[in-house]
Parts: sequence; structure tokens; C-alpha cells
Amino acid sequence: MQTSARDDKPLSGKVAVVTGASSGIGAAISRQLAAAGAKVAMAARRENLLKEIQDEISKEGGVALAVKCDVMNRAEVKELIQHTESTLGPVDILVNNAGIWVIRCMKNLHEEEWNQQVDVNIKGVLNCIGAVISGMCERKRGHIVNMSSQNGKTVIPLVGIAVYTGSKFFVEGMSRTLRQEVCKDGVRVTCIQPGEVETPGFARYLMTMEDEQCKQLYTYPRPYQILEPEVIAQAVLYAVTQPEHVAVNEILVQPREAPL
Ligand SMILES: NC(=O)C1=CN([C@@H]2O[C@H](COP(=O)(O)OP(=O)(O)OC[C@H]3O[C@@H](n4cnc5c(N)ncnc54)[C@H](OP(=O)(O)O)[C@@H]3O)[C@@H](O)[C@H]2O)C=CC1
Ligand SMILES: N[C@@H](C=O)C(=O)O
Repeated sequence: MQTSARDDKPLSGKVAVVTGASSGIGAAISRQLAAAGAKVAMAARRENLLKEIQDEISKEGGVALAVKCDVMNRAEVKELIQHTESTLGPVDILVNNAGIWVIRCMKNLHEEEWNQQVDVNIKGVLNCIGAVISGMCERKRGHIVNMSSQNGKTVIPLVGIAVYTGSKFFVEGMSRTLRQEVCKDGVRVTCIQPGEVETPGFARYLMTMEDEQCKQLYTYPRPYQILEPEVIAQAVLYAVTQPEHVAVNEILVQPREAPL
């Protein structure tokens, strides 16, 4: 039988869900997984931005689905997965990319922002895993990619990101234990640990710092070349295109001039 060009791609026949797909790293991941043949459900709150990226992917011959979803809302996450599975098929790959970080010293008590970072970076990740993990284990295959950070690997000597760092340490610890739980069920769990990446989020958080202590330490633009979102997308693509018996568990990617 004649196979189409799409059938020969490394992710042909796979269904991926990418959260935080309306911007930055998540948008780059969506583009690269679609280009590799996956059918990609892109989730975020800004549906207009998702649809723009969906159009781009479609014009390139890819398959993408824009789904408005707030990962903090478990019902919306369940609906995201149900809609994806009824439209594209069972979820093979979940990329938990949605995340926020606020650069504020804790002594200044921006407690609502603390809660927001916990709600997105921790509870949002758990909501998404909770929506896919049973199905993946039943099907004896699946891949969960959690967007951690260099700040999930170690404490960077930067003030103002204590809560963010804690949220990514959670991602790392949870991922390592989940990996042990599901490795015999054919499910892989990968943590991606980017250093500084030039994205709208990165710029926004650095340009809205209020604490003088943070401003002195964390200047923007950065004094060295930082990463492009596509570099992180390539790391994700590498992890999810390995043979089923191969687990790429952690990928740390940093600017050459800013190693841990
Ligand atoms: N840029 C960097 O230097 C680094 C980033 N990271 C991590 O990479 C990930 C992406 O960051 P980056 O691309 O830089 O940031 P951006 O701010 O550019 O993108 C963040 C994405 O997350 C989405 N998002 C935020 N809150 C929610 C929510 N409640 N529900 C659904 N989606 C949400 C946003 O979509 P919308 O607002 O439309 O909902 C957006 O698509 C984050 O997890 C971050 O911690 C890790 C290390 C370094
Ligand atoms: N910029 C921070 C966001 O995640 C980081 O370098 O980790």
C-alpha cells in the first residue's frame, strides 16, 4: 500500500497534548511535534493565539487542535483530554509545559502570586497527569514530558524565585517516583530542565520585577546568549522519538555561558 509522506515521520500515528501551547516553548514544541507527524492538541487559555498556531501548522501540512483550557481547572483538563481522544484518538504523549514564574522576594509577601505558581506549576501538572495516566497504563504505552527547569535541578543563586524553584523541585520529585510506578506499564516520564530561554514569559517576568534586590541580580537582556524555544522543543522531540524500551529521563539544556 502506498504510504503518504506523513506516514513515514517519526511520530506518525501518535497523538500529543501540549499545555501552554499559545506561547514560547509550548508553541515551539507543538510545531515540532506536528512537523514530526504527531496530531497535536494545543491547550492554553488564549484561544486566539492557539488558533493562529493551529493555522500555521495546518499550512505546513500538520494536524493540530486548538483547545481552550485552564490547567488549574480539573474539569477543563478532563474535557481537554476527552475532546482530544474523541477527535484525534488516544493520547500517546502529554507535554506538561504550562507554567508561570514570578520574580518576587518572599519577604514582600506576594502571597497570591505564590498560590498562582503552585496552582499552575504543581496542581496544573497533576490535573493533566490525572487525566491521562490511567488510559496510558491500560494501553501499556504513553509518554509524560514534564517541563521542569534548571531551577528544578539545583538552587540557582538568584533571589526572588523561591516559590518557583520549589514548584519545579516538586515536578522533579514527583516525576522520579511516578517513573518508578509506571515503567512496567509501558509509560515513560521525562523531565526537561531548561536554562534561560528567550520567550514572552521570560521577558515579561524580568521586565516586571519590583524588588531592587532582584533587579540588581537579574538584569534583562541577559549578559550572554540565552536559548531559543526551538532548542527546548528539539529536546522534547528527541525524548519522545526514542524506541519504546529507551527512556530519556532528564534533559538539562542551558546557555553555554551559564552552566549550573
Ligand atoms: N523561559 C525560560 O527561561 C524557562 C521556562 N521554563 C518553563 O517552560 C514553560 C514555558 O515557559 P515559557 O514558554 O518561557 O513561558 P510563556 O509565558 O511564554 O508561556 C507560558 C505558557 O503557559 C500557558 N499558561 C500559563 N498559565 C496557564 C494556565 N493556567 N492554563 C493553561 N496554560 C497556561 C500560557 O498560555 P495562556 O496564558 O494562553 O493560558 C503560555 O502558553 C514553563 O513551565 C516554565 O516554567 C523553564 C526554564 C526556563
Ligand atoms: N527563567 C527561569 C524560568 O524558568 C529559569 O531560568 O528557570
